[in-house]
Formats: sequence, structure tokens, C-alpha cells
Amino acid sequence: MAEYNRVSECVGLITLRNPPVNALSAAVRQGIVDTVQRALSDPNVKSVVICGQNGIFCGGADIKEFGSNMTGPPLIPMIHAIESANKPVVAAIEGSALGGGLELALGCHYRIAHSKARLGLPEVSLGLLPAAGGSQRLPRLIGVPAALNLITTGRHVTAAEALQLGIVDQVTDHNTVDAAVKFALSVAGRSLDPRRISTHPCPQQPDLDALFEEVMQKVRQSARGAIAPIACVQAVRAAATLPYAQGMERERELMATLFTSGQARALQYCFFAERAVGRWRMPSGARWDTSKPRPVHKAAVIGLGTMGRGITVALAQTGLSVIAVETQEKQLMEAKQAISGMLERGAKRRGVAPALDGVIYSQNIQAVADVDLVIEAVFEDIALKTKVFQQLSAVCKPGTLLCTNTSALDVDQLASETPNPELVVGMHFFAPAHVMKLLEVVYGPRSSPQAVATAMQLGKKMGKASVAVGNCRGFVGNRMLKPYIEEAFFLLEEGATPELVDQALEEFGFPMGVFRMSDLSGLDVGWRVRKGDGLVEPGTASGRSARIRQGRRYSPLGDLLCEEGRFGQKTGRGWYQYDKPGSRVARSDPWLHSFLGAYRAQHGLVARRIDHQEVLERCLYALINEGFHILDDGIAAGPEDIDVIYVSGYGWPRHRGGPMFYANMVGLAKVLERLEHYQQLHPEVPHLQPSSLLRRLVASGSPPIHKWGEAIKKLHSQL
Ligand SMILES: CC(C)(COP(=O)(O)OP(=O)(O)OC[C@H]1O[C@@H](n2cnc3c(N)ncnc32)[C@H](O)[C@@H]1OP(=O)(O)O)[C@@H](O)C(=O)NCCC(=O)NCCSC(=O)/C=C/CCCCCCCCCCCCC(=O)O
Repeated sequence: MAEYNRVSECVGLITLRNPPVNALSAAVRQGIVDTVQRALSDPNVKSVVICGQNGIFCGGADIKEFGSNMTGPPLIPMIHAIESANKPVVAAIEGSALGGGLELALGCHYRIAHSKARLGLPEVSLGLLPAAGGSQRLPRLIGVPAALNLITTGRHVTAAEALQLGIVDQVTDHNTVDAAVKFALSVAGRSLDPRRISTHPCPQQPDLDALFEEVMQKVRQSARGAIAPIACVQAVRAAATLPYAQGMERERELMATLFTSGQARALQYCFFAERAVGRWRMPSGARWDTSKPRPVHKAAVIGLGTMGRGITVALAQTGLSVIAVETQEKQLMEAKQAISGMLERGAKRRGVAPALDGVIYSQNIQAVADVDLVIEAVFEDIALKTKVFQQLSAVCKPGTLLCTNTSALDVDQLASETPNPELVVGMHFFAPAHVMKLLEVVYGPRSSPQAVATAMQLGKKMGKASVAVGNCRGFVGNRMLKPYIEEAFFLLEEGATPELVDQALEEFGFPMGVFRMSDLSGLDVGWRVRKGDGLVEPGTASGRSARIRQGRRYSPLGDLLCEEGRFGQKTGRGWYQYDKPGSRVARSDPWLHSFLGAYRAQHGLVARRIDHQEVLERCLYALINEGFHILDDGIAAGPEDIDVIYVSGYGWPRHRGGPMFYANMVGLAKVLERLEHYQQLHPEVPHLQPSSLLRRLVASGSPPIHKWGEAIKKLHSQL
């Protein structure tokens, strides 16, 4: 709703009231319509100020309404009524003015912002465009190039940048509403014609066609199949080339296409999923709202290899003081130089001072005696990690939280080697740890809720999408990756090429297909794991039996490449070839193709034609099927957790919502049917055996994704 008051005798003050972000729900829109009407018809009111309660102007349209029948007054005529008012209307912007919130402000005649406010048109990140006139007003106000940048990226600008761009008229460090009221009094009675943005022509721009062509090309490249950024460019083009009324019509047409698209649904799902994962819960019943995190003022990182360095930077950038420990002097010095460089570059990008003094370097583990939390990041070796944990247990003050950065090792086993297993959790960072958004917080059966709460809170402070998951081999992300990679190997055996598989996955929206990704991360990583699992066999055995190991189909292709010294980009050869070791441009490799031919001949395999559809179904449905197992096992609390992990850490295209959302969109019955089909063709591949949860969900009528939680709970309670 919106509240109306008269202040300073002749200013009508309208306050949006819809916590937490004053979203423009039907009730708020009705409130604005009513209060504007009231202010305009009151002869004592000379000017009007619109503000939001609780230090936030407006977070935009109410995204929750998009999924339902929208009622209440529509935004566009509401904003028009404000713009055409015969009394000046001033927006007092505190906190955020985003999406419809900024569009409302652009309909006002003046905008005053607090210096800490952020403004933007982030609709593109929800699969939409600023369709309450924003795509038509912003280019008229700040010019086409700047508007294109803001609208196609959805980035938020600071008040200072907004002032520089001309989006706001004044920035204040003081009370914004007071400043806006004072301003409103000062402009009362002035002509409003020049202040009505919709009546302005777009500022002249030389060679408009070339500009739009260049921007469209860039946007298409980075969109990876997302349609909203392209519609945003088209809408701004309409602003630049058409009269306002026709531009608005084009805006409406483009929005109509986007609004009902699967992409908009997927992106809006991601928005809420990212917030939902913060409300974590454990199978024990412990939850985010009943578990209090411990304060962390001082942290330590043990082991300063690539991961440890990134983690140190991520911690220091939050303002924590960090003890960075590496026992070898040479490595410590190298790490210090690398960490300082990363901190300096990061600070330069963010326009702040580097937190160099926040990090203390030491060769001695005793230096961590008084920290609140330690993140161990030594080599992935359970014996080494156990030794470090035992040392830490002896050195650290009572109650210090012990976290292990591991991508695969058993967190429970490590915890059981310490006197206080309740203080142990896994923190699975992704490389480079100061850049990648994802953090899996891994709890074991004995991890205390307080330990999980503390790690989750620290993750949030570091700006990570932090997801609490149970302990199992590979946790959530890597566990699901295994069948995906195995299917890709099997497809090569059956006749596909790395190029074909990668192209199918990249057209789907992944930034890199499975083989280009494997070349980047190093083929030796998986080789080491498979060796540890006793799967790698030397020799040149041939035929089907050579490809059945531990009772299931196995492809030794990756092992054979490693035996040739082809570890990927770092050796200049892998599934592709590179100009030189370390180079990034993958080129098709004739050697690899003849190697695959010889391999198939040796094993009596006949290459067949494989299409993109089969690549997608086999790789993605195998991965999704593992996701259902994970839900059934209670390793992830809900599909949102899995989807956030895949979108933020594994390159799953955001406009497809994450693997579990995708399965929901494709239809659970279809996923089940295709898995059954492939399982019949490949009975020796257990990961194609449909999960019992998937079967049960289909049997119960394929409930929509937001109802899976209930279905899983009900099914668990029946077991
Ligand atoms: C920066 C924030 C605002 C605040 O951040 P923070 O303080 O960290 O808090 P959060 O945790 O993010 O959020 C707190 C809770 O608030 C919920 N929230 C936030 N924003 C919204 C919102 N806009 N709507 C609903 N709920 C919101 C959030 O989920 C949290 O709750 P919970 O934890 O999940 O329970 C930050 O929140 C933020 O960035 N918010 C999003 C800002 C944003 O993206 N705004 C743009 C929204 S889209 C928009 O404005 C579009 C405008 C144009 C609409 C045009 C009219 C459309 C209808 C036309 C239909 C066309 C069909 C045509 C048919 C035809 O013609 O034929």
C-alpha cells in the first residue's frame, strides 16, 4: 500500500509500504494511484514527493505476481499519470530503485538519491525487459549507448554514477526525504514540460545502425541462448528510431513474448532459489532460523596452493584478519606475492584499498592458536588432512571451528579423527576460490548446527552462493558430474567426437562442453581419482569385457589419453590440441580422431551417427537422475539447492533454471521414459537406471517443482 501525508504545509508525501523491498504489488499500485490523485486534487498541495519506507525506495514489480493472474492497476498508465501531473513530483531514492521502481522514478519529474543508493533496470536477469516505459525513457534521458549498457546487463549503478549519467538530479548524504521535500518546494510552480522524459527525443547518436549491430553481436555472443538481452536491444532500438507511442507498443510486444517464456520462468525461479538456499535445514531438524552462528573475527588458512591462496583472498576481502600458513619457506614467499597481487588487483577493480595488512603469513601452525575458524586447504590426501586436523585440534583454542576445503574426501572420516567432531564441516570452494560464486558447506552426522550456521554465514559474507549439503562421495555437484562425464565418454566410444558432444552442450547454453572443460581442468584429475578407485588397468585388453570394470560399463578413454601424456591445456594436448602448453584456444586434433577410430576397431565397436538430441538426453538426464538420487538420500534438502549449485558453480545456463528445474520443464514423465529407453539399450550402465524418487514422483502425477518437497517428505515418512 501507499501512505499519504501532507508535510511542510504544501508538499504531498507518498510513502510506499510493502516490506521488505516495497515491491509494486497490486495493493501498492492501487495505493499510488489513489494517493497521487489525492495530492493532485488538493489545492493546498504544490508539489509531491514519493519515497519508500524503511530506507528502500522500491525493489520493482512484485516478481511473485508474475506467476499468477495479475490484478490491480497496471504500471504503465500509473506512471503516465505521474509524468503528466501538473504539479512537480520528486522521487526520494534511498536504498534501491530497481526495475519498476526506477521506472516509477523516471516517470517523476525529478530524482534525488541518497549517496548510498543503487539504481538499475535488472529485468533482463529475470528474463524480461523494462516494460513499464523504462526501455523508452532511459535512452531519452541518458542516451542510447549508456542505456543499452544498463538495460542489457541489468547492472546496478551507484548514486554517484547515476548523477554522472544524468539519471538523478541531486545526491545527498543527509536525510533523502527532507532533501526531496526541500527540493520539491524549490521547484513548485516551474514549467514541467522539459521534465517529462517521454516527450524528449533520444539524444542524437552518429551511425546508429553500426552501434546497434555491434551491440547486438556482443549481446548474442554473451547471451548463450538467452532471449531477454536481445529483446532489450530491440526495445532500445525502438526508443532510438520511433516516436514514443510506437516505441511503447514495441516494448509491449517484446515483453509479451518474454513474459510467458520458459526462460523468464527459469530466471525468476533462480532468483527465489538463491534466496531459498539461505534457509537451510539438516535431516536432524536443525535449521537456519534456530541455529545461531558463532562470531568470526579472525580466521586461518592452512596450505597456500591455488585453493588456499584464493580462499585467503576471499576471506581478507570481507575484512577479516587472516593467518595464512604454509610450512615451506619458498612456497610461503611465493604465496605471499601471489595473494598480495590478487588483493591489489581486486581492490583496484572495486575502487577500494587492498586489505594487505589483513593477512599475516606464517610457517608455524602454532600461529593459529587464537583464531575463531580454520580452513584447511592442503593437498587432497586423507592421511595428510587427518594429520593437519589432529595438529589443529591440539593447537587451536577450544571451540575453534575446523573446516576442510575438499572436493571429494570424506568429511565424517576427518571429523572422527578429531576430539570435537561437532566443530568440523567441509567448505568446498571452486577454483579460483576468490572468484567463483559457489560454496558447498558439507555437514556430517556429527557437525553441530552452529558450525553449519557459522560456515554458511561466512560464505554469505564472502559473497558466495552457499549451499548446505550432506556428506557423500562428490557431495552434490561432483557426484552429479560423474554420470554426465561417463555418458560423454560412452558417446565417444559409440561414434561421437569431442567436437560434436561439446557443440551440443554449448548450444544448450554451457560455456564449455564437457571435453573442453576437461582439457581446462586437467585430465589427470579424474585419472588420479579413477586410479584411487582401482578402475585404471594397464595393458591393451580389448573387447567388451575390457570395458566392464567392477561390474559396470567403464570407458578407459580418459586413462589412455593420460598414458600418452595428454593432460589437456597444460600439456598442449588433450581432447583437443593447443598451440602450446597453457594456450586456451582448442583446435580439433586429427590424432584424436584416428585414436578414436583405432580404439573402436580394437574393441569391436562400430561407430554410428549420434545427434545432438541423444547427447543432451544421455548426458543431462544421467546428471538429473543422480540429482533425484541425491534428493532421495536427503543429501540436498530440495531441488533449489541442486539448481543453485549447478547454475553458480557448474556453468548450467541460468535461463534454463538448473537441472532439476529443467527436468520439471521437460516433464518428469518424459525424463523417465528416455532414461528407461537408454537403460534398455545400455543395461550395464547403472546411472541410467531411473531413480525411485523420479518413478514415485511420476506415479504421483508429476507435481510441479515447488511441490516436490512435500512429495519427498511424504514419501520419506512412508518408508
Ligand atoms: C536489492 C534487493 C532489492 C534487496 O536485496 P537484499 O536486501 O539482499 O534482500 P533480498 O534477500 O534480496 O530480498 C528480501 C526479500 O524480498 C524479496 N524480493 C526482493 N525483490 C522482490 C521483488 N521485486 N518482488 C518480490 N519479492 C522481492 C526476496 O525474494 C526476499 O524474500 P525471500 O527471502 O525470497 O522470501 C534485492 O532483493 C533485489 O535485487 N530484488 C530484485 C530487484 C529486481 O530484479 N527488480 C525488478 C523486478 S521486475 C520489474 O520490476 C519489472 C517491471 C516491468 C513490469 C511491467 C509490467 C509487467 C506486466 C506486463 C505483462 C505483459 C504481458 C503482455 C501480455 C499482452 O499484452 O498480451
